Amino acid sequence: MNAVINSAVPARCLPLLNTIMDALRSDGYVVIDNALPAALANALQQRVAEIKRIGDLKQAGIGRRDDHTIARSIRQDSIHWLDRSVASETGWLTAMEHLRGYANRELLLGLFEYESHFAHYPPGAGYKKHYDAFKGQSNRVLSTVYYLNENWQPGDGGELAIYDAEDQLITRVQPVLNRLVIFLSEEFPHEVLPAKNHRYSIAGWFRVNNSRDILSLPA
Ligand SMILES: O=C(O)CCC(=O)C(=O)O
Ligand SMILES: [Fe+2]
Repeated sequence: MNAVINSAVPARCLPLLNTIMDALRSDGYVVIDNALPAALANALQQRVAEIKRIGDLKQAGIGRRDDHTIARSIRQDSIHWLDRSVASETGWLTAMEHLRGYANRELLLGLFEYESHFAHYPPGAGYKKHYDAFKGQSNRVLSTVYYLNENWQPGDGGELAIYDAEDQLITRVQPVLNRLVIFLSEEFPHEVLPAKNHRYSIAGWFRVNNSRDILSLPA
């Protein structure tokens, strides 16, 4: 058992977590500004800059049936998966662990694990409209996107456009530093509009455990 993973949610986080739960219950999505302590936001921003500098970002794919050319026509970002090897990434994953525990307690989502990657969209890059999960076909339940761009200007493009199930635009979100977007993965088509500046983020997904292996274990 890992003491960090099982640590209790700090009391100072409860008002924000309750706001998130209320919004997910009523709207299925939420946009939160100043989501993390400024020191952690800055550390994550420096971390992605370092990863970029050392060339540790790789072209992103589009899942299991990955075709390189098709993937590049859909999304043009480069990614780096987070782990607990450095303090900033541990800080992020611990915050998401608190969110997971709280969402399970309050919304009974049965979220089992979380995966996330840094993403870099160079000028001109975007991500065409997609769902993060299709009903019954994926174990991704709740999506998160967290932005790492200081001084992002309205003219810089790169908004996250979120649509409803009838394809009506709900909102356009500027990817500004320390802003967190959370939405139900199966409910909202969304796209990243072409960025005109270098755009950095952390995209992540909470999964349920729908492995059938458990059913075949001997009693
Ligand atoms: O960066 C964003 O705003 C969204 C990214 C996204 O939709 C994804 O990685 O699936
Ligand atoms: Fe997405």
